[in-house]
Amino acid sequence: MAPFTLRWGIISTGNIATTFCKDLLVDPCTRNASDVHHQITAIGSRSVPSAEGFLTKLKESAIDHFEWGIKNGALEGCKPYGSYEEVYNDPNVDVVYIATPHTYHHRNCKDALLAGKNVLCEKPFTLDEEELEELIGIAREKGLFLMEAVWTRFQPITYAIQDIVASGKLGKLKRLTVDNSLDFRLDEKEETHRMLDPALGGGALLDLGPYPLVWAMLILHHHPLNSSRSPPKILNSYQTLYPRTGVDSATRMLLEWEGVGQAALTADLTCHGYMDGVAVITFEEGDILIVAPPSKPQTFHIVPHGPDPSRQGLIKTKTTHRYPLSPGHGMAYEADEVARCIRDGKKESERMPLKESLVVMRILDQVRRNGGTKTRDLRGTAGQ
Ligand SMILES: NC(=O)C1=CN([C@@H]2O[C@H](COP(=O)(O)OP(=O)(O)OC[C@H]3O[C@@H](n4cnc5c(N)ncnc54)[C@H](OP(=O)(O)O)[C@@H]3O)[C@@H](O)[C@H]2O)C=CC1
Ligand SMILES: O=C1OC[C@@H](O)[C@H](O)[C@H]1O
Repeated sequence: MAPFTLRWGIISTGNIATTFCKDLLVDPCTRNASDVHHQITAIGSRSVPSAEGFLTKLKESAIDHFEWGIKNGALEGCKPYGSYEEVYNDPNVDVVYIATPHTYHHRNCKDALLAGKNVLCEKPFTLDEEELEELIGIAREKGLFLMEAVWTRFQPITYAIQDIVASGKLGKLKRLTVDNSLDFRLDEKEETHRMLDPALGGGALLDLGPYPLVWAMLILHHHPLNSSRSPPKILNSYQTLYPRTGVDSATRMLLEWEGVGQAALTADLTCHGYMDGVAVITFEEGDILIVAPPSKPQTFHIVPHGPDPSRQGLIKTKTTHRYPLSPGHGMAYEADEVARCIRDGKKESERMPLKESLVVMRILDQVRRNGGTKTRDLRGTAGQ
């Protein structure tokens, strides 16, 4: 059977939009996805030159693994628009990918849905639960597909680690720690940078925080002992203020899934974390150490408890397990999921269901409101 081709409209011409589009140009067979193809039919920017420049750059990226898409028509007929609305109204667009700063996600998603388009939206989905509920309501009413672009969930390593957790072969799960720390050199950045500007949802929590939460959701929320998928309690949280703009330079949270375990999560823009163990899943018999970065790891280790044999569990020697990503940046797996869902008439993904985006959004809301930063009461476009 011929592969199903999904036609994408891209909203914004920034960093991650570029990376995502390049990944759409990679041959799906390189990741064993011969059933779906991707085509970019429209690019929307706030200015025509930016949209045109973006398209030109994509065409020029026809090297290595990106060449396949260009040779196979992935950019054929692609229209560069100087507004987002033209993308929403283009009949040759099946799904819109939103990659604007956080505070615009709600407005952009809402406009796309109201124009009758399916939507994949970057993290964090919106600025609060109410905004997300509204989008879910519109998508359901209009029978459209809607998903948060949590690309990590679709990478091969996540399934492998979840299988080990579910197998019980490492014994009882004791706790999880995840540290998404990235020295962003805040002092060298302009105050208008999206990571620093409170009006754009700046700060560590909203930008880096979704990744520790991905792992907490996959390991603890999805743990066999949480078969009812009950949300966690926030036991504690603390946000460190970056004085120059008042956003959080770091956020720490302690969450508990009752009867399953606790997760200590960090998002920090001021330093790098320990690369060989950005996430540590502690079990009775040994630990799983996930190697950085937490957004797209490709390796994990299973390690014994310390050198003292009397303290060790069943795991006596360290083993290393690799799950290499296919060529590209690793974002095509989520794009394939969107293509398959839309092809099959699904309105949401079972791997990234809307109810789990809501669980995460409520955590982000509460942590932000418990903290004292300038984004404490910030709303997205719903609040403007
Ligand atoms: N999944 C992932 O790995 C990643 C996800 N992200 C997420 O993607 C989103 C965008 O991040 P990133 O690509 O790094 O951001 P950039 O600043 O690089 O790009 C944002 C784009 O949004 C558009 N835009 C619309 N309004 C504004 C505004 N007021 N100020 C600035 N830009 C505006 C611009 O495009 P134009 O001028 O063409 O309209 C701009 O290029 C964020 O929400 C972030 O969380 C970011 C990085 C990685
Ligand atoms: O989603 C992301 O992942 C990688 C980080 O570098 C980036 O700031 C963030 O938005």
